[in-house]
Amino acid sequence: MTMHAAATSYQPTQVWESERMLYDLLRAPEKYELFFERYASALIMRLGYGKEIESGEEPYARDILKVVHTVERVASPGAYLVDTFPMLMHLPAWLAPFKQEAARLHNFEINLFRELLLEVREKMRNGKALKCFSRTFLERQSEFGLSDDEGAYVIGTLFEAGAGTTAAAMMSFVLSMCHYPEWLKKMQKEVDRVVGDERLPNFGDIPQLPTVRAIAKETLRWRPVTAGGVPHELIKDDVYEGFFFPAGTNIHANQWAIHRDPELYPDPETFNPDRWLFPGYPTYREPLDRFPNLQNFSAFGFGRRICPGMNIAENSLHLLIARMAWATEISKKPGVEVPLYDYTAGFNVQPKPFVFDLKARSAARKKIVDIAWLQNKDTDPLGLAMGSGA
Ligand code: HEM
Repeated sequence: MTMHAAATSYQPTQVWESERMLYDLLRAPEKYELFFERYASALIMRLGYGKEIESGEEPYARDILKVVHTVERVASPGAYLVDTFPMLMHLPAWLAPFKQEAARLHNFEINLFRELLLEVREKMRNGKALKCFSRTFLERQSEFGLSDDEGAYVIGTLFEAGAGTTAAAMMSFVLSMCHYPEWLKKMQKEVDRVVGDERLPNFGDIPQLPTVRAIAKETLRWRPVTAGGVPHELIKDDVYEGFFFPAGTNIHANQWAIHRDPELYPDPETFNPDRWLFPGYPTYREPLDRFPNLQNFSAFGFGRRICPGMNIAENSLHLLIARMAWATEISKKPGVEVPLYDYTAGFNVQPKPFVFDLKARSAARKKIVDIAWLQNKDTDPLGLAMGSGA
């Protein structure tokens, strides 16, 4: 449901949500966090439940983001003493506040996921359920062999993994444009040459926009969202560079360090999309209409647990970045410093709120953004975009 071919079928929904995002962003740029988070969670709400998030302020949308941010906090390695001293797991719940907290959070989360799944089941009874992951799950539940709660979790987890991450990457993108304005200029030149000034960029343009793709990739290298990596537990003994690791060891693939390996990424602290665009850099690959891309990139983890939302995320980042380059001017506000590195701590990280300028590149482009949204908002592709294979 999240692999390449299926991900392509979600593109109309991404286009639609990106139009809403741009329209609102140009009106209230100071709410950029809300609009990035709304884009990412609304997309998953549509794919997962065939349901809409309109303002991002709806109670269920707030609950979803609450769950997302809770996971980012509690799953952070070392957030609880029990991470360091696993023997604390043997304490009874009344002596272990972390167990009580986990039970409370689990209840909140599973109730939300159950409710969302139940709503789809109800709509199916009335013949009103749109095509979505939940409907597919309920139609084929016996084939999948999963209980209601297991299914609810599989689908609900998409939020936890996909909403905060995509939004965080977009926040780091804006931060990088504030600090490296020459890259915004280069990207705008490329987008203008390929797209012209009379329409917004579309998915069909992406192969001709290597600088857009290089900036998306460099953003995830420079500021990996899952900076400490998701720990994987060894299922058998292993030896690495002479060190013995017994089965059961937790291994953290530290993305922050991997992305700063100077042999692979010369001058690693510098945001330099050229490392993906010019021969001579160890990470350069041809042809440029295919590379750089985000496939199998370390920012999405490793092995069989690699991010299954990678294709959806790749499409989102390419489209949003291309469209922002076409429509907006991003810069530091005169006299206001934008911290180069002031990030939240946790499992997933994002820049803490910062003040910057964002405005339309021209009145004509703003008008095109307005028309795109105002004309399309009533032809919502919800349900139509997902086809029968969702
Ligand atoms: C920029 C955006 C994203 C980034 C940086 C990202 C990164 C990651 C990383 C590092 C992992 C852990 C992989 C490992 O264990 O080695 C992961 C797992 C996961 N991601 Fe993403 N992700 C993004 C977007 C998404 C989206 C949009 C979705 C869903 C539509 C998604 C769904 C998932 C799921 C379900 C897992 C858990 C997979 C498992 O444990 O088997 N992610 N992601």
